[in-house]
Amino acid sequence: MPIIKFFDTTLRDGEQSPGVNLNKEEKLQIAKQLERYGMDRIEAGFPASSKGDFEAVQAIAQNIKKSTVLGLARTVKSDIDAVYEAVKDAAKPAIHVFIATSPIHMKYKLKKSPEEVVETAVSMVRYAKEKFNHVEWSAEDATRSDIAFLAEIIEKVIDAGATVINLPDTVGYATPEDYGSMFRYIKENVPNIDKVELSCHCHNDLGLAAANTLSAIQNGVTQVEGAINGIGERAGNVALEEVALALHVRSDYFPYASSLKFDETKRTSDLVSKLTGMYVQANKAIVGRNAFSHESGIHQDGVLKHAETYEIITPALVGVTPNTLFLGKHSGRHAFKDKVNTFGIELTEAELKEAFEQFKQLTDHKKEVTDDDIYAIVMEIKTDSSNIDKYELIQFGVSYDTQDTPSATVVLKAPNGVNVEATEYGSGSVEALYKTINSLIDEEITLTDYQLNSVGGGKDALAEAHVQIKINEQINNGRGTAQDVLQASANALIQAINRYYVQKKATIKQLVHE
Ligand SMILES: CC(=O)SCCNC(=O)CCNC(=O)[C@H](O)C(C)(C)COP(=O)(O)OP(=O)(O)OC[C@H]1O[C@@H](n2cnc3c(N)ncnc32)[C@H](O)[C@@H]1OP(=O)(O)O
Ligand SMILES: CC(C)C(=O)C(=O)O
Ligand SMILES: [Mg+2]
Repeated sequence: MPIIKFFDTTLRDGEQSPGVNLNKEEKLQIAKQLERYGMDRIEAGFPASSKGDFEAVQAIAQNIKKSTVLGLARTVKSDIDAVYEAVKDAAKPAIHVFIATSPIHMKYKLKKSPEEVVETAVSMVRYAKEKFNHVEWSAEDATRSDIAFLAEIIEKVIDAGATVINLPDTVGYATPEDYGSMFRYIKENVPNIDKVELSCHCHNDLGLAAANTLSAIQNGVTQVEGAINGIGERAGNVALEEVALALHVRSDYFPYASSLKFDETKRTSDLVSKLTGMYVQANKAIVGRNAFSHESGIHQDGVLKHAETYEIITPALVGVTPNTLFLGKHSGRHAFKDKVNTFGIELTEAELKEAFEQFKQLTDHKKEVTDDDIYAIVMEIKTDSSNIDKYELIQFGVSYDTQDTPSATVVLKAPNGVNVEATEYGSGSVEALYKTINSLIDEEITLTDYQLNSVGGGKDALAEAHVQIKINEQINNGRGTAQDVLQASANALIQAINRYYVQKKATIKQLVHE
């Protein structure tokens, strides 16, 4: 069976989702999970965009062994050099170079004539080829480009050394029929097309990303680009898990194989959702909370009699399995470590100790600690970048009375080791708490997003808060998990504040260096 290669851009295009801002450790954890999922290619970031992204791509390149690791570059020498420096230690390093080919992008954005765009693309692919065997070239906004011009530039970049040609539907404008026919035309009209792999990259502005991707596959594409949970710029990229399952479930129609391990689907989706703060809608295909639930009597009756009456995908196929082993108050270190190992997350001894202590504290309040609870604890420890001096929450109290204005008193340990305390009022408990915490730090915080979710089931489920804050125009995310919603909210805000200070410190260091 022909193979379809899966190219994941969660860490690049996915991270371009408004408000998503992953730190190095978070990107690395996602990359490791993508590798476990069987992803052929991982686009780790855009190294020229920032020092932080450069370092994240570099860390991924140094740690990922099975998947190809790529970085994105404009057709600019310094971008290509940055990708090379970031991924050169990878087991399978590669570069992705792009330039727009549509009249509107060439004229208004690039301010280049079509001839100049051809010249730039060819010379920069040639330059990239001096450093990489694997050179992917993308014609940004391919679907609004003149098709004859597209054929001409593709032939030339192939001659210059490109090994993969990607034709993105950058603004999600295509329909399945015209996206498929674009690839058919290119296959029939570019004489050297057989020397390269053809790739598709669909955005979901009209909700057609999955249909367009499948149409591209039927018209000769052998690489699919997309992001987990469909995150990405504007309405997002195609959700790779949807394409993978469509190919698998409808193999009668799409006779293609892939290297993805379907039973890692749910775990990958959960990790991306938690770390990006982009929660998955309940009715989302494949990974939504309701994707395998049956509500109405007739459906439930059918499923009880024969699951296939209403289920075309078994939950187990995508890694949705009931919790079998519950850990609780009487569980020890070994069982805990065993459980953490099943997540595929490596913890240092110190991290394991901290995670175990938090787990034990939780068992005092919660009868059954679920896999989701433990996963939340472990991920919070693993991705807390701040092994720097930081703000620490020592104690807080909130007073809420329907007849009175809510107030909060908070004690924080400041980075200089001194405890500071304040009391403030707000229109609700969370506002009072957040105003008090803000009064204890030097900067003005604007809360731009606040979300609260429950992790795991039951009335004693953990609360998970996700916040996005703005300090001095810099956006930072924070996550907090706790038994209590206010504790989770406070933890999330303090994590975001600490991340701001980590970045501020890094910028100051960089400036001193320069
Ligand atoms: C379709 C996509 O998803 S493309 C990827 C989008 N991702 C990102 O932009 C995230 C990372 N980007 C960044 O951090 C910044 O935009 C940087 C570092 C790349 C560039 O920053 P700046 O130098 O400040 O430029 P700015 O972003 O304002 O403008 C982009 C410039 O790149 C040019 N440009 C855009 N695409 C390309 C390209 N493929 N090749 C060459 N130049 C390009 C634009 O014409 C513009 O040039 P100009 O300054 O001469 O007008
Ligand atoms: C950089 C390119 C491939 C892109 O993301 C797009 O065109 O959507
Ligand atoms: Mg894109």
